[in-house]
Amino acid sequence: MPSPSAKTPITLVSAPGKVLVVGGYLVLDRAHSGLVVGTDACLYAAVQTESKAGLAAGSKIPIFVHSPQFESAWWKYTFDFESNLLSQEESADNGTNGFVQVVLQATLGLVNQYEPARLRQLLSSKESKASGLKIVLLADNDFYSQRETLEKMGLDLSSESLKKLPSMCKTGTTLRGVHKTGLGSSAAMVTSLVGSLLSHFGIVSQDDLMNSSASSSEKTQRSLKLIHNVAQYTHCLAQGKVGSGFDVSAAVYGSHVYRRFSPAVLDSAMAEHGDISEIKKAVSPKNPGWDSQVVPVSIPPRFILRLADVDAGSNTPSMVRSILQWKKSDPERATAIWDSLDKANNRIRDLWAALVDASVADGADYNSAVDWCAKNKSSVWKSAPEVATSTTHRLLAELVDGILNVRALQRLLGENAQVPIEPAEQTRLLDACMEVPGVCMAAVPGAGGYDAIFCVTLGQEASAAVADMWAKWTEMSVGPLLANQASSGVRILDPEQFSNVTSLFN
Ligand SMILES: Nc1ncnc2c1ncn2[C@@H]1O[C@H](COP(=O)(O)OP(=O)(O)O)[C@@H](O)[C@H]1O
Ligand SMILES: C[C@@](O)(CCOP(=O)(O)OP(=O)(O)O)CC(=O)O
Repeated sequence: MPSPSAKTPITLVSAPGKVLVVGGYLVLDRAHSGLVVGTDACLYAAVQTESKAGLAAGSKIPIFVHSPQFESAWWKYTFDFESNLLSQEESADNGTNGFVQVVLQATLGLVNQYEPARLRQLLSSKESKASGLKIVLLADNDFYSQRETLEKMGLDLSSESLKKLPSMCKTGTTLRGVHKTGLGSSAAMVTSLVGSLLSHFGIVSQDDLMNSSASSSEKTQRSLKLIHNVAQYTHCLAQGKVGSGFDVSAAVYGSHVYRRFSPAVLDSAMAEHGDISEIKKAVSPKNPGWDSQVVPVSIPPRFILRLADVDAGSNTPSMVRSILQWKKSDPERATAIWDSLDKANNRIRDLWAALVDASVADGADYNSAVDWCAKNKSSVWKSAPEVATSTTHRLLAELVDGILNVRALQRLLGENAQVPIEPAEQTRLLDACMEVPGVCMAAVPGAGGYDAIFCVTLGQEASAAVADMWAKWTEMSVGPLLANQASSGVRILDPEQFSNVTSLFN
Protein backbone atom coordinates (compact mmCIF):
# COMPACT_ATOMS: atom_id res chain seq x y z
CA MET A 1 0.00 0.00 0.00
CA PRO A 2 1.52 3.35 -0.94
CA SER A 3 1.41 5.71 2.00
CA PRO A 4 -0.86 8.71 1.47
CA SER A 5 0.74 11.90 0.18
CA ALA A 6 1.13 14.88 2.43
CA LYS A 7 0.51 18.19 0.68
CA THR A 8 0.98 21.82 1.55
CA PRO A 9 -1.64 24.37 0.54
CA ILE A 10 -1.61 25.39 -3.12
CA THR A 11 -0.13 28.81 -3.85
CA LEU A 12 -2.06 30.29 -6.78
CA VAL A 13 -0.86 33.50 -8.45
CA SER A 14 -2.26 35.23 -11.53
CA ALA A 15 -0.79 37.86 -13.86
CA PRO A 16 -2.70 39.84 -16.51
CA GLY A 17 -2.22 40.16 -20.25
CA LYS A 18 -1.41 43.49 -21.91
CA VAL A 19 -2.44 45.89 -24.65
CA LEU A 20 0.08 48.59 -25.62
CA VAL A 21 -2.48 51.26 -26.53
CA VAL A 22 0.13 53.77 -27.66
CA GLY A 23 3.93 53.77 -27.59
CA GLY A 24 4.90 50.89 -29.90
CA TYR A 25 8.58 51.18 -31.00
CA LEU A 26 9.07 54.43 -29.07
CA VAL A 27 8.89 52.57 -25.76
CA LEU A 28 12.06 50.69 -26.74
CA ASP A 29 13.89 53.92 -25.96
CA ARG A 30 13.97 55.27 -22.40
CA ALA A 31 13.41 58.76 -23.76
CA HIS A 32 9.78 57.82 -24.47
CA SER A 33 6.99 56.12 -22.60
CA GLY A 34 4.09 53.86 -23.55
CA LEU A 35 0.52 53.58 -22.29
CA VAL A 36 -0.15 49.94 -21.46
CA VAL A 37 -3.47 48.53 -20.28
CA GLY A 38 -3.68 45.28 -18.31
CA THR A 39 -6.49 42.86 -19.11
CA ASP A 40 -8.77 40.75 -16.95
CA ALA A 41 -7.56 37.75 -18.96
CA CYS A 42 -4.74 36.21 -16.91
CA LEU A 43 -2.14 33.47 -16.78
CA TYR A 44 -2.16 31.38 -13.57
CA ALA A 45 0.63 29.49 -11.84
CA ALA A 46 -0.27 27.08 -9.03
CA VAL A 47 2.47 25.52 -6.88
CA GLN A 48 2.23 22.81 -4.27
CA THR A 49 4.79 20.94 -2.22
CA GLU A 50 3.95 17.29 -2.34
CA SER A 51 5.66 14.63 -0.27
CA LYS A 52 5.53 11.16 -1.59
CA ALA A 53 6.96 7.85 -0.58
CA GLY A 54 9.67 6.55 -2.81
CA LEU A 55 11.44 9.79 -3.66
CA ALA A 56 15.17 9.38 -3.31
CA ALA A 57 16.79 11.33 -0.51
CA GLY A 58 19.67 13.53 -1.64
CA SER A 59 20.06 17.11 -2.72
CA LYS A 60 17.81 16.94 -5.77
CA ILE A 61 14.28 18.25 -5.57
CA PRO A 62 11.92 16.75 -8.15
CA ILE A 63 9.67 19.22 -9.96
CA PHE A 64 6.72 18.35 -12.16
CA VAL A 65 5.26 21.10 -14.38
CA HIS A 66 2.05 20.63 -16.35
CA SER A 67 0.15 22.87 -18.79
CA PRO A 68 -3.03 20.82 -19.12
CA GLN A 69 -4.58 22.98 -21.87
CA PHE A 70 -1.94 21.78 -24.31
CA GLU A 71 -1.00 18.48 -25.80
CA SER A 72 2.39 17.10 -24.81
CA ALA A 73 2.97 19.81 -22.24
CA TRP A 74 4.54 18.35 -19.12
CA TRP A 75 8.12 18.57 -18.02
CA LYS A 76 9.99 16.87 -15.15
CA TYR A 77 13.03 18.55 -13.68
CA THR A 78 15.25 18.24 -10.66
CA PHE A 79 16.78 21.17 -8.83
CA ASP A 80 20.00 20.38 -7.00
CA PHE A 81 20.32 22.73 -4.03
CA GLU A 82 24.01 21.90 -3.56
CA SER A 83 25.04 22.92 -7.09
CA ASN A 84 22.08 25.26 -7.80
CA LEU A 85 21.50 23.43 -11.05
CA LEU A 86 18.19 22.62 -12.70
CA SER A 87 18.13 19.59 -15.01
CA GLN A 88 15.32 18.42 -17.21
CA GLU A 89 14.79 14.71 -16.54
CA GLU A 90 11.87 13.78 -18.74
CA SER A 91 9.12 15.41 -20.75
CA ALA A 92 6.28 14.69 -23.13
CA ASP A 93 7.75 13.98 -26.58
CA ASN A 94 11.19 15.06 -25.27
CA GLY A 95 10.05 18.68 -25.54
CA THR A 96 11.45 21.64 -23.68
CA ASN A 97 9.91 24.86 -22.38
CA GLY A 98 12.64 27.49 -22.34
CA PHE A 99 10.57 30.03 -20.41
CA VAL A 100 9.60 27.60 -17.64
CA GLN A 101 13.13 26.22 -17.42
CA VAL A 102 14.79 29.62 -17.08
CA VAL A 103 12.29 30.76 -14.45
CA LEU A 104 12.74 27.61 -12.36
CA GLN A 105 16.53 27.79 -12.59
CA ALA A 106 16.77 31.45 -11.56
CA THR A 107 13.93 31.61 -9.04
CA LEU A 108 14.82 28.43 -7.15
CA GLY A 109 18.46 29.53 -7.24
CA LEU A 110 17.38 32.80 -5.62
CA VAL A 111 15.20 31.04 -3.02
CA ASN A 112 18.27 28.96 -2.21
CA GLN A 113 20.27 32.18 -1.71
CA TYR A 114 17.66 34.05 0.34
CA GLU A 115 16.36 31.14 2.45
CA PRO A 116 18.51 28.03 1.94
CA ALA A 117 16.75 26.14 4.72
CA ARG A 118 13.41 26.30 2.89
CA LEU A 119 14.57 24.17 -0.01
CA ARG A 120 16.53 21.76 2.20
CA GLN A 121 13.44 21.24 4.34
CA LEU A 122 11.68 19.91 1.28
CA LEU A 123 13.98 16.96 1.21
CA SER A 124 14.30 16.36 4.91
CA SER A 125 12.98 12.82 5.13
CA LYS A 126 9.80 12.52 7.12
CA GLU A 127 8.75 8.91 7.63
CA SER A 128 11.03 8.05 4.72
CA LYS A 129 9.16 10.46 2.45
CA ALA A 130 10.85 13.31 0.61
CA SER A 131 9.05 16.14 -1.15
CA GLY A 132 8.83 17.62 -4.59
CA LEU A 133 7.08 20.50 -6.27
CA LYS A 134 4.05 20.22 -8.47
CA ILE A 135 3.31 23.21 -10.69
CA VAL A 136 0.28 23.74 -12.92
CA LEU A 137 0.16 26.54 -15.50
CA LEU A 138 -3.19 27.72 -16.86
CA ALA A 139 -4.37 30.53 -19.08
CA ASP A 140 -7.67 32.27 -19.68
CA ASN A 141 -9.05 31.40 -23.10
CA ASP A 142 -8.39 34.84 -24.57
CA PHE A 143 -4.62 34.24 -24.73
CA TYR A 144 -5.03 31.70 -27.50
CA SER A 145 -7.17 31.82 -30.63
CA GLN A 146 -10.34 29.77 -30.14
CA ARG A 147 -11.26 29.74 -33.85
CA GLU A 148 -10.62 26.04 -34.37
CA THR A 149 -12.32 25.03 -31.12
CA LEU A 150 -15.43 27.03 -32.05
CA GLU A 151 -15.40 25.58 -35.55
CA LYS A 152 -15.22 22.03 -34.19
CA MET A 153 -18.16 22.81 -31.93
CA GLY A 154 -20.14 24.24 -34.85
CA LEU A 155 -20.19 27.69 -33.25
CA ASP A 156 -19.63 31.02 -34.99
CA LEU A 157 -16.79 33.38 -34.14
CA SER A 158 -18.62 35.65 -31.69
CA SER A 159 -18.52 36.76 -28.07
CA GLU A 160 -21.67 34.71 -27.41
CA SER A 161 -19.94 31.57 -28.66
CA LEU A 162 -16.78 32.31 -26.64
CA LYS A 163 -18.89 32.61 -23.50
CA LYS A 164 -20.08 29.03 -24.05
CA LEU A 165 -16.55 27.61 -23.79
CA PRO A 166 -15.44 26.18 -20.45
CA SER A 167 -12.97 28.47 -18.71
CA MET A 168 -9.29 27.64 -19.29
CA CYS A 169 -10.35 25.14 -21.93
CA LYS A 170 -8.12 22.71 -23.80
CA THR A 171 -6.64 24.14 -26.97
CA GLY A 172 -6.45 20.79 -28.78
CA THR A 173 -2.91 21.57 -29.88
CA THR A 174 0.65 22.04 -28.63
CA LEU A 175 2.27 25.19 -27.22
CA ARG A 176 4.21 25.45 -30.46
CA GLY A 177 1.13 25.01 -32.65
CA VAL A 178 -1.25 27.31 -30.81
CA HIS A 179 -2.24 30.64 -32.38
CA LYS A 180 -1.66 33.44 -29.88
CA THR A 181 -3.84 36.54 -29.74
CA GLY A 182 -1.16 39.04 -28.69
CA LEU A 183 -1.95 39.40 -24.97
CA GLY A 184 1.62 38.40 -24.06
CA SER A 185 1.36 34.82 -22.79
CA SER A 186 5.06 34.40 -22.04
CA ALA A 187 5.36 37.60 -19.96
CA ALA A 188 2.22 36.76 -17.96
CA MET A 189 3.31 33.12 -17.52
CA VAL A 190 6.80 34.09 -16.38
CA THR A 191 5.42 36.70 -13.96
CA SER A 192 2.80 34.38 -12.44
CA LEU A 193 5.37 31.58 -12.05
CA VAL A 194 8.01 33.85 -10.47
CA GLY A 195 5.32 35.30 -8.16
CA SER A 196 3.96 31.90 -7.12
CA LEU A 197 7.41 30.44 -6.39
CA LEU A 198 8.65 33.46 -4.42
CA SER A 199 5.41 33.50 -2.49
CA HIS A 200 5.28 29.72 -1.94
CA PHE A 201 8.70 29.85 -0.30
CA GLY A 202 7.90 32.97 1.72
CA ILE A 203 10.40 35.24 -0.04
CA VAL A 204 7.54 37.64 -0.69
CA SER A 205 4.65 37.58 1.72
CA GLN A 206 1.20 36.59 0.51
CA ASP A 207 -0.21 39.84 1.96
CA ASP A 208 1.91 41.79 -0.50
CA LEU A 209 0.16 40.10 -3.42
CA MET A 210 -3.39 40.54 -2.18
CA ASN A 211 -4.35 44.06 -3.00
CA SER A 212 -1.11 45.39 -4.30
CA SER A 213 -1.08 48.51 -6.40
CA ALA A 214 1.48 51.05 -7.44
CA SER A 215 0.51 53.10 -4.38
CA SER A 216 0.89 50.32 -1.78
CA SER A 217 3.27 50.31 1.21
CA GLU A 218 7.03 50.32 0.82
CA LYS A 219 7.22 46.63 1.77
CA THR A 220 4.65 45.69 -0.88
CA GLN A 221 6.51 47.83 -3.42
CA ARG A 222 9.70 45.92 -2.60
CA SER A 223 7.96 42.58 -3.15
CA LEU A 224 6.50 43.72 -6.47
CA LYS A 225 9.85 45.07 -7.53
CA LEU A 226 11.57 41.76 -6.76
CA ILE A 227 8.96 39.86 -8.79
CA HIS A 228 9.30 42.45 -11.58
CA ASN A 229 13.08 42.28 -11.67
CA VAL A 230 13.23 38.48 -11.63
CA ALA A 231 10.49 38.26 -14.27
CA GLN A 232 12.20 40.83 -16.53
CA TYR A 233 15.51 39.04 -16.18
CA THR A 234 14.16 35.55 -16.87
CA HIS A 235 11.93 36.76 -19.71
CA CYS A 236 14.92 38.43 -21.38
CA LEU A 237 17.06 35.34 -20.86
CA ALA A 238 14.43 33.02 -22.34
CA GLN A 239 13.82 35.39 -25.27
CA GLY A 240 17.53 35.76 -25.84
CA LYS A 241 17.22 39.55 -25.95
CA VAL A 242 16.43 42.56 -23.79
CA GLY A 243 13.20 44.10 -25.14
CA SER A 244 11.40 47.10 -23.67
CA GLY A 245 9.79 44.93 -20.98
CA PHE A 246 6.41 46.70 -21.09
CA ASP A 247 4.63 43.31 -21.21
CA VAL A 248 6.29 42.03 -18.03
CA SER A 249 5.69 45.40 -16.37
CA ALA A 250 1.96 45.16 -17.22
CA ALA A 251 1.87 41.59 -15.88
CA VAL A 252 3.29 42.88 -12.57
CA TYR A 253 1.60 46.29 -12.18
CA GLY A 254 -1.48 46.21 -14.46
CA SER A 255 -2.34 49.39 -16.40
CA HIS A 256 0.22 52.20 -16.35
CA VAL A 257 2.42 54.58 -18.27
CA TYR A 258 5.69 52.67 -18.71
CA ARG A 259 9.19 53.97 -19.21
CA ARG A 260 11.67 51.18 -19.74
CA PHE A 261 14.71 50.21 -17.66
CA SER A 262 18.23 50.83 -18.96
CA PRO A 263 19.29 47.47 -20.37
CA ALA A 264 22.71 47.75 -18.68
CA VAL A 265 21.11 46.61 -15.40
CA LEU A 266 21.02 43.07 -16.82
CA ASP A 267 24.47 43.03 -18.42
CA SER A 268 26.22 41.04 -15.71
CA ALA A 269 23.33 38.63 -15.08
CA MET A 270 22.79 38.01 -18.80
CA ALA A 271 26.50 37.53 -19.46
CA GLU A 272 27.07 35.10 -16.62
CA HIS A 273 23.70 33.60 -16.11
CA GLY A 274 25.18 30.64 -14.27
CA ASP A 275 26.40 32.79 -11.40
CA ILE A 276 23.59 33.09 -8.89
CA SER A 277 25.31 35.73 -6.74
CA GLU A 278 25.52 38.04 -9.79
CA ILE A 279 21.85 37.37 -10.52
CA LYS A 280 20.93 38.08 -6.90
CA LYS A 281 22.71 41.44 -7.08
CA ALA A 282 21.15 42.27 -10.42
CA VAL A 283 17.53 41.55 -9.44
CA SER A 284 17.72 43.10 -5.99
CA PRO A 285 15.00 45.74 -5.44
CA LYS A 286 17.84 47.85 -4.01
CA ASN A 287 19.78 47.79 -7.30
CA PRO A 288 19.65 51.43 -8.48
CA GLY A 289 20.18 50.25 -12.07
CA TRP A 290 16.43 49.48 -12.23
CA ASP A 291 15.31 52.84 -13.48
CA SER A 292 12.03 51.82 -15.12
CA GLN A 293 9.09 54.04 -14.26
CA VAL A 294 5.54 52.96 -13.59
CA VAL A 295 2.99 55.74 -13.39
CA PRO A 296 -0.46 54.30 -12.65
CA VAL A 297 -3.26 55.37 -15.01
CA SER A 298 -6.97 55.19 -14.48
CA ILE A 299 -9.16 54.45 -17.44
CA PRO A 300 -11.92 57.05 -17.74
CA PRO A 301 -15.30 55.87 -16.40
CA ARG A 302 -17.60 54.12 -18.88
CA PHE A 303 -14.74 53.43 -21.30
CA ILE A 304 -14.71 49.82 -22.46
CA LEU A 305 -11.66 48.32 -24.12
CA ARG A 306 -12.58 45.80 -26.80
CA LEU A 307 -9.99 43.59 -28.48
CA ALA A 308 -9.94 41.43 -31.55
CA ASP A 309 -7.35 39.32 -33.28
CA VAL A 310 -7.37 39.25 -37.05
CA ASP A 311 -5.76 35.85 -37.48
CA ALA A 312 -3.29 36.92 -40.11
CA GLY A 313 -0.29 37.38 -37.85
CA SER A 314 2.85 39.49 -37.97
CA ASN A 315 6.33 38.83 -36.73
CA THR A 316 7.03 41.49 -34.09
CA PRO A 317 10.82 40.90 -33.78
CA SER A 318 11.30 41.27 -37.54
CA MET A 319 9.14 44.43 -37.64
CA VAL A 320 11.20 45.87 -34.78
CA ARG A 321 14.44 45.02 -36.60
CA SER A 322 13.29 46.73 -39.80
CA ILE A 323 12.05 49.84 -38.00
CA LEU A 324 15.29 50.23 -36.05
CA GLN A 325 17.37 49.63 -39.17
CA TRP A 326 15.49 52.36 -41.02
CA LYS A 327 15.83 54.68 -38.02
CA LYS A 328 19.60 54.23 -38.19
CA SER A 329 19.69 54.78 -41.94
CA ASP A 330 17.57 57.94 -41.95
CA PRO A 331 18.10 59.52 -38.51
CA GLU A 332 16.85 62.99 -39.42
CA ARG A 333 13.49 61.91 -40.77
CA ALA A 334 13.15 59.23 -38.07
CA THR A 335 13.79 61.72 -35.26
CA ALA A 336 11.10 64.02 -36.66
CA ILE A 337 8.54 61.17 -36.76
CA TRP A 338 9.63 59.93 -33.30
CA ASP A 339 9.14 63.42 -31.86
CA SER A 340 5.71 63.85 -33.43
CA LEU A 341 4.58 60.39 -32.36
CA ASP A 342 5.86 61.01 -28.85
CA LYS A 343 3.77 64.19 -28.62
CA ALA A 344 0.73 62.43 -30.08
CA ASN A 345 1.07 59.49 -27.66
CA ASN A 346 1.49 61.78 -24.66
CA ARG A 347 -1.61 63.67 -25.74
CA ILE A 348 -3.66 60.45 -25.44
CA ARG A 349 -2.26 59.83 -21.96
CA ASP A 350 -3.03 63.43 -20.91
CA LEU A 351 -6.56 63.30 -22.34
CA TRP A 352 -7.32 60.11 -20.40
CA ALA A 353 -6.10 61.81 -17.23
CA ALA A 354 -8.12 64.95 -18.00
CA LEU A 355 -11.25 62.82 -18.60
CA VAL A 356 -10.80 61.06 -15.26
CA ASP A 357 -10.45 64.49 -13.61
CA ALA A 358 -13.52 65.77 -15.46
CA SER A 359 -15.59 62.80 -14.24
CA VAL A 360 -14.70 63.73 -10.66
CA ALA A 361 -15.04 67.50 -11.06
CA ASP A 362 -18.44 67.43 -12.75
CA GLY A 363 -19.98 63.97 -12.84
CA ALA A 364 -23.27 65.22 -14.33
CA ASP A 365 -21.54 66.92 -17.26
CA TYR A 366 -19.35 63.85 -17.74
CA ASN A 367 -22.30 61.48 -17.87
CA SER A 368 -24.43 63.60 -20.18
CA ALA A 369 -21.51 64.09 -22.61
CA VAL A 370 -20.78 60.36 -22.59
CA ASP A 371 -24.50 59.60 -23.10
CA TRP A 372 -24.61 61.90 -26.13
CA CYS A 373 -21.35 60.69 -27.67
CA ALA A 374 -22.32 57.06 -27.08
CA LYS A 375 -25.21 57.54 -29.53
CA ASN A 376 -23.35 59.48 -32.22
CA LYS A 377 -20.48 58.85 -34.59
CA SER A 378 -17.19 60.29 -33.39
CA SER A 379 -16.83 62.30 -36.63
CA VAL A 380 -19.69 64.62 -35.57
CA TRP A 381 -18.63 65.10 -31.93
CA LYS A 382 -16.42 68.11 -32.57
CA SER A 383 -19.05 70.00 -34.56
CA ALA A 384 -21.74 69.58 -31.90
CA PRO A 385 -22.58 72.77 -29.96
CA GLU A 386 -21.79 70.94 -26.68
CA VAL A 387 -18.07 71.32 -27.47
CA ALA A 388 -18.33 74.91 -26.33
CA THR A 389 -20.20 74.17 -23.10
CA SER A 390 -19.07 70.75 -21.86
CA THR A 391 -15.49 70.01 -20.78
CA THR A 392 -16.03 66.27 -21.20
CA HIS A 393 -17.54 66.66 -24.64
CA ARG A 394 -14.55 68.74 -25.75
CA LEU A 395 -12.07 66.24 -24.30
CA LEU A 396 -13.82 63.32 -26.02
CA ALA A 397 -13.71 65.17 -29.36
CA GLU A 398 -10.00 65.87 -28.79
CA LEU A 399 -9.41 62.21 -27.99
CA VAL A 400 -10.83 61.24 -31.38
CA ASP A 401 -8.52 63.69 -33.14
CA GLY A 402 -5.70 62.44 -30.93
CA ILE A 403 -6.02 58.77 -31.91
CA LEU A 404 -6.51 59.65 -35.60
CA ASN A 405 -3.28 61.64 -35.37
CA VAL A 406 -1.44 58.71 -33.73
CA ARG A 407 -2.66 56.42 -36.50
CA ALA A 408 -1.61 58.84 -39.25
CA LEU A 409 1.89 59.04 -37.75
CA GLN A 410 2.09 55.25 -37.37
CA ARG A 411 1.22 54.93 -41.07
CA LEU A 412 3.83 57.54 -41.94
CA LEU A 413 6.44 55.63 -39.95
CA GLY A 414 5.35 52.39 -41.63
CA GLU A 415 5.55 53.91 -45.12
CA ASN A 416 9.01 55.36 -44.49
CA ALA A 417 10.41 52.18 -42.99
CA GLN A 418 8.42 49.97 -45.37
CA VAL A 419 6.92 48.05 -42.48
CA PRO A 420 3.15 47.43 -42.47
CA ILE A 421 2.40 48.94 -39.05
CA GLU A 422 -1.14 49.84 -40.08
CA PRO A 423 -1.58 48.03 -43.39
CA ALA A 424 -4.40 49.09 -45.72
CA GLU A 425 -6.65 46.18 -44.65
CA GLN A 426 -6.33 47.30 -41.03
CA THR A 427 -6.92 50.94 -41.99
CA ARG A 428 -10.23 49.99 -43.61
CA LEU A 429 -11.26 47.94 -40.56
CA LEU A 430 -10.25 50.66 -38.07
CA ASP A 431 -12.02 53.37 -40.09
CA ALA A 432 -15.16 51.23 -40.05
CA CYS A 433 -14.83 50.83 -36.27
CA MET A 434 -14.58 54.63 -35.87
CA GLU A 435 -17.82 54.94 -37.87
CA VAL A 436 -19.75 53.00 -35.22
CA PRO A 437 -21.60 55.39 -32.89
CA GLY A 438 -19.96 55.53 -29.47
CA VAL A 439 -16.48 54.40 -30.55
CA CYS A 440 -13.87 56.91 -29.38
CA MET A 441 -10.63 55.08 -30.18
CA ALA A 442 -9.60 52.35 -32.61
CA ALA A 443 -6.03 51.45 -33.56
CA VAL A 444 -3.49 48.65 -33.86
CA PRO A 445 -1.84 47.87 -30.49
CA GLY A 446 1.87 47.44 -29.84
CA ALA A 447 3.96 46.82 -32.92
CA GLY A 448 0.85 46.85 -35.14
CA GLY A 449 0.71 44.74 -38.27
CA TYR A 450 -1.83 42.04 -38.96
CA ASP A 451 -2.09 40.74 -35.36
CA ALA A 452 -4.86 42.56 -33.61
CA ILE A 453 -6.89 45.72 -33.17
CA PHE A 454 -8.34 47.48 -30.15
CA CYS A 455 -11.36 49.75 -29.80
CA VAL A 456 -12.43 51.92 -26.91
CA THR A 457 -16.20 52.30 -26.75
CA LEU A 458 -18.44 54.41 -24.58
CA GLY A 459 -20.66 51.86 -22.86
CA GLN A 460 -22.05 48.42 -23.63
CA GLU A 461 -24.32 49.38 -26.51
CA ALA A 462 -21.45 50.74 -28.60
CA SER A 463 -19.43 47.70 -27.60
CA ALA A 464 -22.13 45.37 -28.90
CA ALA A 465 -22.44 47.39 -32.12
CA VAL A 466 -18.68 47.08 -32.75
CA ALA A 467 -18.81 43.34 -32.13
CA ASP A 468 -21.68 43.14 -34.62
CA MET A 469 -19.68 45.00 -37.23
CA TRP A 470 -16.68 42.68 -36.69
CA ALA A 471 -18.88 39.62 -37.16
CA LYS A 472 -20.04 40.97 -40.53
CA TRP A 473 -16.58 42.08 -41.71
CA THR A 474 -15.55 39.99 -44.72
CA GLU A 475 -12.15 41.34 -45.81
CA MET A 476 -10.44 39.69 -42.84
CA SER A 477 -11.65 37.32 -40.16
CA VAL A 478 -12.03 39.44 -37.02
CA GLY A 479 -12.11 37.34 -33.83
CA PRO A 480 -13.39 39.18 -30.76
CA LEU A 481 -11.81 38.55 -27.37
CA LEU A 482 -13.85 38.62 -24.18
CA ALA A 483 -11.18 40.47 -22.19
CA ASN A 484 -11.72 43.92 -20.76
CA GLN A 485 -9.33 46.29 -19.09
CA ALA A 486 -8.49 45.48 -15.47
CA SER A 487 -6.71 47.42 -12.80
CA SER A 488 -4.84 44.66 -10.98
CA GLY A 489 -1.42 43.31 -11.73
CA VAL A 490 0.14 40.15 -10.27
CA ARG A 491 -1.90 38.82 -7.36
CA ILE A 492 -2.44 35.88 -5.11
CA LEU A 493 -5.77 34.09 -5.35
CA ASP A 494 -7.69 31.78 -3.07
CA PRO A 495 -7.37 28.35 -4.70
CA GLU A 496 -10.68 27.32 -3.12
CA GLN A 497 -12.38 29.72 -5.54
CA PHE A 498 -10.84 27.86 -8.49
CA SER A 499 -12.05 24.28 -8.35
CA ASN A 500 -10.80 23.71 -11.92
CA VAL A 501 -7.30 24.40 -10.57
CA THR A 502 -7.51 22.47 -7.30
CA SER A 503 -8.99 19.43 -9.05
CA LEU A 504 -5.72 19.13 -10.97
CA PHE A 505 -3.87 18.54 -7.70
CA ASN A 506 -5.95 15.60 -6.50
N1 LIG B 1 0.12 28.08 -20.65
C1 LIG B 1 1.45 28.00 -20.81
N2 LIG B 1 2.14 27.00 -20.23
C2 LIG B 1 3.48 26.91 -20.38
N3 LIG B 1 4.21 27.76 -21.10
C3 LIG B 1 3.57 28.76 -21.70
C4 LIG B 1 2.18 28.94 -21.60
N4 LIG B 1 1.83 30.03 -22.34
C5 LIG B 1 2.97 30.51 -22.86
N5 LIG B 1 4.02 29.76 -22.50
C6 LIG B 1 5.44 29.95 -22.86
O1 LIG B 1 5.56 31.12 -23.62
C7 LIG B 1 6.03 30.82 -24.94
C8 LIG B 1 5.36 31.73 -25.96
O2 LIG B 1 6.05 32.93 -25.98
P1 LIG B 1 5.98 33.94 -27.21
O3 LIG B 1 6.11 33.15 -28.48
O4 LIG B 1 6.93 35.04 -26.91
O5 LIG B 1 4.47 34.41 -27.16
P2 LIG B 1 3.81 35.68 -26.49
O6 LIG B 1 3.96 36.76 -27.52
O7 LIG B 1 2.37 35.27 -26.25
O8 LIG B 1 4.53 35.94 -25.23
C9 LIG B 1 5.68 29.35 -25.12
O9 LIG B 1 6.51 28.71 -26.07
C10 LIG B 1 5.91 28.80 -23.73
O10 LIG B 1 7.30 28.61 -23.48
C1 LIG C 1 7.39 47.17 -30.90
C2 LIG C 1 7.37 47.12 -29.37
O1 LIG C 1 7.62 48.43 -28.88
C3 LIG C 1 6.00 46.72 -28.87
C4 LIG C 1 5.51 45.36 -29.28
O2 LIG C 1 4.26 45.17 -28.71
P1 LIG C 1 3.31 43.94 -29.08
O3 LIG C 1 2.14 44.00 -28.16
O4 LIG C 1 2.99 44.00 -30.54
O5 LIG C 1 4.26 42.75 -28.73
P2 LIG C 1 4.20 41.18 -29.03
O6 LIG C 1 3.22 40.61 -28.06
O7 LIG C 1 5.60 40.75 -28.73
O8 LIG C 1 3.80 41.02 -30.48
C5 LIG C 1 8.46 46.15 -28.90
C6 LIG C 1 8.74 46.24 -27.40
O9 LIG C 1 8.42 47.25 -26.78
O10 LIG C 1 9.33 45.29 -26.86
